[in-house]
Amino acid sequence: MAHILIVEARFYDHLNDLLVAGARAAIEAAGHTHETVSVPGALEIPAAIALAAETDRYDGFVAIGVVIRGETYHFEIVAGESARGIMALTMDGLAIGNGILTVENEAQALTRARPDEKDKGGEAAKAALALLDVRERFGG
Ligand SMILES: Nc1c(NC[C@H](O)[C@H](O)[C@H](O)CO)[nH]c(=O)[nH]c1=O
Ligand SMILES: CC(=O)[C@@H](O)COP(=O)(O)O
Repeated sequence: MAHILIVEARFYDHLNDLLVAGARAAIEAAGHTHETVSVPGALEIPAAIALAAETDRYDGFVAIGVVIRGETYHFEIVAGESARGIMALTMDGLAIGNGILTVENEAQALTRARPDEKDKGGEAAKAALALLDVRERFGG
């Protein structure tokens, strides 16, 4: 049984509630356990995962967040750098599913956050579990 840490950037509470529910449901459906930690925004997710990984308490990680474009270039920074940080950790061997939505508006976020629609939270959890299977197969 795997133990998964969900690292959520609680920037939009109502959207995160949906994404985290989907991730938890996917982890539990696969027979694994989870716990959750919150950070202020998506830019803090990679650091939180790196810090948690040092404890060796977690087999995998799910990054959850919502980045909605505003008026400035900050969207590109938050969306791009959170993804880059997560990818760098994944390439270091961590099993991470990226469930950070990067969208133009709340409507796009809602349909992707809802577990009964696109369920991107559940999708990210399944991706992390899939990487655990890959690690087990190749002995990582
Ligand atoms: N605008 C959004 C942010 N911005 C905050 C950053 O992620 C970060 O917390 C801040 O720059 C301090 O380091 N974060 C989101 O998750 N979503 C957004 O839409
Ligand atoms: C993704 C963001 O950082 C964004 O929400 C910030 O909005 P703005 O670019 O209008 O400051």
